[in-house]
Amino acid sequence: MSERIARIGIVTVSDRASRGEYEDRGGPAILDYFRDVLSTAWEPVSRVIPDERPLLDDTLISLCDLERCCLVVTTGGTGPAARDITPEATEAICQKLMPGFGELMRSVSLQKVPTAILSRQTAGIRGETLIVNLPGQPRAIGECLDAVMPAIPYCIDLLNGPRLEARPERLVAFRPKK
Ligand SMILES: Nc1ncnc2c1ncn2[C@@H]1O[C@H](COP(=O)(O)OP(=O)(O)OP(=O)(O)O)[C@@H](O)[C@H]1O
Ligand SMILES: Nc1nc2c(c(=O)[nH]1)N[C@H]1C(S)=C(S)[C@@H](COP(=O)(O)O)O[C@H]1N2
Repeated sequence: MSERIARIGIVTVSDRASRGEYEDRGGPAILDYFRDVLSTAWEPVSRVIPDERPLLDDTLISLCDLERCCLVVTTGGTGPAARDITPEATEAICQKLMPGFGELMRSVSLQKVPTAILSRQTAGIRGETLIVNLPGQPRAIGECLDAVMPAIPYCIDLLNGPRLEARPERLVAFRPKK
């Protein structure tokens, strides 16, 4: 297990937010989520970019390989529209895909909104970094992260990352007994 402080990449993928046509609420919602849930020290590395490849590929690679984030969370660009390319970029730069994340997030989101099935959100591993896609709608962020967050600290342990602990009154980080 690494002693380094946890760095979490937060990537808003939105043409309009990146152009300043609306204020980005997705990135700040992810920031607030981890501030609320995590009890261990961590620091954010935030980016707001348009739905463009190879810019998204380069941003994800940089957060994994140069910024050494143990976790990168994206928001936006997971739908069916022509410019939605976040899952493709994630799959292209990861060595392993983690399809259970997308399956679970779609399943819980479906309890909230029938259009949850329009998100192709996925997750994957690049080196020692877990990348998780969230939909662009800011209210999706807490709904999706609450579903997958219990498994994320153990996943990061398995990637030799920093030990993440959660505030028990907020969330239980599940680690199987050895
Ligand atoms: N980063 C964001 N900040 C605030 N609201 C957002 C953000 N992303 C999406 N939304 C809201 O969710 C709605 C649905 O998201 P949609 O998929 O249309 O946007 P997007 O693909 O992220 O943005 P764009 O079309 O500009 O790339 C948007 O109309 C907007 O109201
Ligand atoms: N929890 C949750 N999931 C959701 C939504 C939502 O409002 N809440 N919106 C859906 C909609 S309408 C779309 S089009 C897809 C893709 O959104 P994105 O392209 O902004 O990533 O996410 C879906 N998943």
